Amino acid sequence: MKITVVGTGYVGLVTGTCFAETGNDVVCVDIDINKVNKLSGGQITIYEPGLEKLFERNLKEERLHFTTNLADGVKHGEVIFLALPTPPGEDGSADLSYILRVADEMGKLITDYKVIVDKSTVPVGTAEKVQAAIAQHCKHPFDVVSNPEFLREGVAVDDFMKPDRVVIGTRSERARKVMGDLFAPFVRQGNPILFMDEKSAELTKYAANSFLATKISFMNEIAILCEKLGADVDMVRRGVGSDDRIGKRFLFPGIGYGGSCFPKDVQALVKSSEDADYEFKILTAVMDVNERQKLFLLPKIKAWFNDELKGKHFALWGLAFKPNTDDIREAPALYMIDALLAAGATVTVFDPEAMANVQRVIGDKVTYASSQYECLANADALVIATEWSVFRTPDFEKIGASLKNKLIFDGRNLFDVARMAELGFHYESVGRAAATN
Ligand SMILES: NC(=O)c1ccc[n+]([C@@H]2O[C@H](COP(=O)([O-])OP(=O)(O)OC[C@H]3O[C@@H](n4cnc5c(N)ncnc54)[C@H](O)[C@@H]3O)[C@@H](O)[C@H]2O)c1
Ligand SMILES: O=c1ccn([C@@H]2O[C@H](COP(=O)(O)OP(=O)(O)O[C@H]3O[C@H](CO)[C@@H](O)[C@H](O)[C@H]3O)[C@@H](O)[C@H]2O)c(=O)[nH]1
Repeated sequence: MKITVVGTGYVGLVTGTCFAETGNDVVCVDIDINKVNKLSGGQITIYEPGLEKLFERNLKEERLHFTTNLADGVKHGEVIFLALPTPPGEDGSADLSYILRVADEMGKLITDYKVIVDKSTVPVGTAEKVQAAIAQHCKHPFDVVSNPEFLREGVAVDDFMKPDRVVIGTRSERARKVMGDLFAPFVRQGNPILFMDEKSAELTKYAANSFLATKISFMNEIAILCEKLGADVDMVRRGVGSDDRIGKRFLFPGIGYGGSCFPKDVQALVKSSEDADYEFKILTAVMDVNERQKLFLLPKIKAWFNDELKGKHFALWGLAFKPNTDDIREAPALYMIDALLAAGATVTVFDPEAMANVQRVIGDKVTYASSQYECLANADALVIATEWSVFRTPDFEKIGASLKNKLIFDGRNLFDVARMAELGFHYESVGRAAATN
């Protein structure tokens, strides 16, 4: 099938590449000429395990093309996916200007039947708005479909190729048939295509992300209670997650959820609720808990140093908002860095993939180490903000020898508390007793 993807960011690039991989002829359109030049020249623009190989193969076999020209994209695609940004506007609602601007332009370019697909995360009612924006200029037949994307960064290829479910919101029989055929190779037995109306599809995406964020904030509050009452959150998590009705996943406490999706999507659903004259109380609490959680380690650090962080130096491992990505959008590590700097401390950081992105944002406010061990030199303590697997089994002797104090504040519960005590570390984590040396 001839596919066009407008927006070649995270979602667009994964979508375009995976559709090419399943034999479709794909054109990706982006407004960013640098990105298009890089991609056309074979240089991938995001770090995503497994994507590069597919990208290179499909580029070489000429099933994947990149352009800045929307007219070419519209002419090419029988199905046109919109994978455009929907950042939070000033009031927290999703900013639809990127999508509506493109819809408006597309209306002038459509000359035969097209299926236009909202892949971006968009509030209920957006499909109608896109329909209206296109129809203003277009007299040809077209359908607007909502097809929210559920991929997770770091495992995006797998999520796209083997989705738990594909949600397709359309009331048009013609569009339903096109979308059903297109997604047939991706759905396995038991992991269905769920057809529904556009509004239900749009709300499904926000409900899914908000529910997952709720699980995390809930466990972060349980972790706080564990510390206050002397329980161990690892045990509680296992005990709770073994109940099939609850499930084991997304129950890991830490220093809060980040990324380009949960923070903005929870906020946008709260705003949509307000606009519908409803106060979504649970989600307001989920956001409050997450804000507090990002700085969960700070009071512990301050207490250790008797409230005096001026002149102290910290090593910080992990900058990406989660492992296996170079994405630093809303990364808890950045909040931690700001707080340490504001308290007068200095910070050296290390991350396997996200250093360049951080350098672009905060420049020389921190020092960048070339390895996780170099990062430790002269530091008063190590702070861990992201659970990269290379941090899980480190050389503790090296850590102990490099740090000024055998002192670790771990925001992702990477190590066993009893083992850390045996190794002679003072070790503080989330929802568990401290190991003392
Ligand atoms: N990142 C994720 O993991 C993820 C997962 C599921 C859904 N989503 C949703 O998908 C949407 C896109 O997210 P993303 O992370 O891929 O965004 P992104 O910011 O990484 O990429 C957006 C791309 O759109 C391009 N763009 C902007 N205006 C354009 C225009 N007028 N014409 C063509 N291209 C234009 C930008 O240059 C950029 O390359 C958002 O709504 C997001 O909430 C994201
Ligand atoms: O038990 C957990 C699980 C996750 N997190 C944090 O939650 C955030 C989000 O993680 P994850 O959901 O794995 O990453 P995303 O790539 O942002 O993916 C989410 O957001 C995407 C964009 O909407 C959706 O497509 C995905 O289904 C949804 O999982 C990260 O900061 C994680 O550290 C926790 O703190 N505890």
